[in-house]
Amino acid sequence: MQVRVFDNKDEASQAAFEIIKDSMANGAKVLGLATGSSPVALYDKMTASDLDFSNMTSVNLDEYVGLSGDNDQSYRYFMNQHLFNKKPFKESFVPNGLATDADNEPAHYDKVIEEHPIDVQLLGIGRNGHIGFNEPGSPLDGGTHKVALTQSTIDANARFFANENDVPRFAYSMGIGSIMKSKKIILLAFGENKADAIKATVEGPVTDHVPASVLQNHKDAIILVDKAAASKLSK
Ligand SMILES: N[C@@H]1[C@@H](O)[C@H](O)[C@@H](COP(=O)(O)O)O[C@@H]1O
Repeated sequence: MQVRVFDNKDEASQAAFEIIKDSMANGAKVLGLATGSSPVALYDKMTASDLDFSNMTSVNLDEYVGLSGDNDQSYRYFMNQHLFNKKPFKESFVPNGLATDADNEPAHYDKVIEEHPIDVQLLGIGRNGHIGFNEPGSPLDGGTHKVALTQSTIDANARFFANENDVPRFAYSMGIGSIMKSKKIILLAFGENKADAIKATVEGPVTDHVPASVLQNHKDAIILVDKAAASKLSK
């Protein structure tokens, strides 16, 4: 696991952009994408660039159960707004929050991932160390699953909804096992409220209590953080 500390979010996002650009120049065809505020500056750089994504496939990490892609709080809507409407990909997969056969959606999404092996997976991190929606206690080798969100995650995401009761209680998430199969992983974290999660991820034991700590076992995981998120690291 490589950790790089930057003065600010913009510089870290630029570094992430360069890694994606180089990977594409070296043949990467599938990007694993994330939602949340952390990747937004990177998506702005991607849309402002002259990079062509029309031969690229994207596979997103997660989606709220019960929200349609038209709902402005769904992750499909987020991705359309921040990236796909401006830079269309050849194909873009996001779990289907309205899957009619809800029991089958995880298996269906695992097939999508299997058929489109991820070259570069982008991650944010929750304050409790979750990646995608793999909350603490998720199996470190699992596939796509339906997740009951923790109160900490519901609270953190409530700011995006009119009131807390509107925050979905369940999500579909790519599993940690699938994330770990990506050739390269970039995790972005900014701000002091991520400092504890980053310390546990980088310096703590590999444990399902801190899902992101499993990245210590990945051959090519790069953690890009600003000074605030790095502030609790011992060196
Ligand atoms: N499912 C998403 C995660 O993929 C994301 O990493 C996390 C942090 O979001 P932010 O980047 O806004 O801090 O939020 C949500 O829980």
